[in-house]
Amino acid sequence: MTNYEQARRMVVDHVTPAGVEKVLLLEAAGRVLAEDYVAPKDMPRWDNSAMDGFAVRSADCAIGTVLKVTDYIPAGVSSDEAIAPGCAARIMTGAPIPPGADAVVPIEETEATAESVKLLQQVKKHDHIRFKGEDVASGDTVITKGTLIGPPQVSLLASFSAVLVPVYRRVRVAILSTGDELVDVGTEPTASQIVNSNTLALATAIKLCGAEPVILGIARDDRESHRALLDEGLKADVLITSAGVSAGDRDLVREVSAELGVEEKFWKPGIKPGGPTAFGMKGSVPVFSLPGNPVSTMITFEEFARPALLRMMGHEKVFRRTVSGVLKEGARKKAGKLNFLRVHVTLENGRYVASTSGDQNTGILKTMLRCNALALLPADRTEFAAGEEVDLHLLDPTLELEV
Ligand SMILES: Nc1nc2c(c(=O)[nH]1)N[C@H]1C(S)=C(S)[C@@H](COP(=O)(O)OP(=O)(O)OC[C@H]3O[C@@H](n4cnc5c(N)ncnc54)[C@H](O)[C@@H]3O)O[C@H]1N2
Ligand code: MOO
Repeated sequence: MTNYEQARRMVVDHVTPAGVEKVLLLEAAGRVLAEDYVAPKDMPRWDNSAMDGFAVRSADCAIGTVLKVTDYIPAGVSSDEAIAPGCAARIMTGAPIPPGADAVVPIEETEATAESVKLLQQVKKHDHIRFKGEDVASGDTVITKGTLIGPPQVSLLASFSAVLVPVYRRVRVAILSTGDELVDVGTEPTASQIVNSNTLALATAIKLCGAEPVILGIARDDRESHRALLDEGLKADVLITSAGVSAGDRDLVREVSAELGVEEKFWKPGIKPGGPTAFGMKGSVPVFSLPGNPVSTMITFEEFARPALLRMMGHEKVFRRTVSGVLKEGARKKAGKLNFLRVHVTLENGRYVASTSGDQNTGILKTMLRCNALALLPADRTEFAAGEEVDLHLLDPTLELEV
């Protein structure tokens, strides 16, 4: 049996970014930059005023001096008229500094009329001037490949009029549910049937990663149906299946996948829920064969598939944050497997406190609803006391926010 940490590492080590595309700047939000961005120009492009006030020659400016106002330069206008000795130009924030001026005096530090301005405070050379290239110099690598694109990156790219941005492309993730007992959402199940909720749960998780779900439907418990749909799924960038991976006589996923050329890298990664999870590769296509219990499907997606999808879309940080927290209640488990305890975490006096989110039986879906983190109970341990420190995978990024 592969150990959980090895298995998780193995998954991300087997995948590489799926490709690059150019998208409109607004579409780049939340994507990962695929090439270094080199500034094509200086920013600012010219020396400009950081204040509404007066552009002056600092050598003229003793406290109490009265200067003649000879020009007016609002933002969006530039003036070629040099500031003569004893003169000043009224200037607004962002407007280019006129020739001859070497400082700006904020309006609050003056007494001004339409024609003149009296200086009330000391003025130093370069006061309140934003110099050409002081923010970004032409030729600087300002955003490196691999950066997640958020508002600051968009702001910078927009200020250079970068209309199209090279980003790693979204991956297409095929989802195949398996099982004769399944009916589609919207169909009333008979006594022995269940509704295929896993496909939509997986599609939701895939969308939330920024990837594109491709729904293949339901494979029935026969080889032909499995073969046809698995084969179709292998045309996507990633294939995820649900159910049919444990020891049942109808559990065909691993066998038929192998026949189609999927090379299995691990099965049973030493965890619970998610015991019979399998992972393999066909060429560059990772194949995640997840167990069918909805809780197991979601947790194994979270722990194995999500990091792989993010890596394939160029993300460098692919694992959820692991933090230390304390258990509110004691817990017990069998030795042998790492257990993911579904917990509800709160931040109390700067400490994460993890309380069970309900019945931990794998069949209990409701326990996922309040679950905002997974507590990792190590494989070799059996008893955990209330107050004991454990590792937590925070599933909810807002956990650290104040309310
Ligand atoms: N003899 C053994 N039996 C089982 C083992 C084992 O090691 N030896 N492992 C158990 C564990 S752990 C799990 S988890 C399950 C996983 O089995 P499968 O992945 O093969 O899935 P199924 O048995 O087909 O289904 C399990 C469960 O999930 C429901 N299900 C399946 N598909 C969906 C779907 N698309 N939407 C919603 N719910 C779904 C299904 O009805 C079953 O209740 O095996 C144990 N058995
Ligand atoms: O490991 Mo199974 O996934 O307990 O339910």
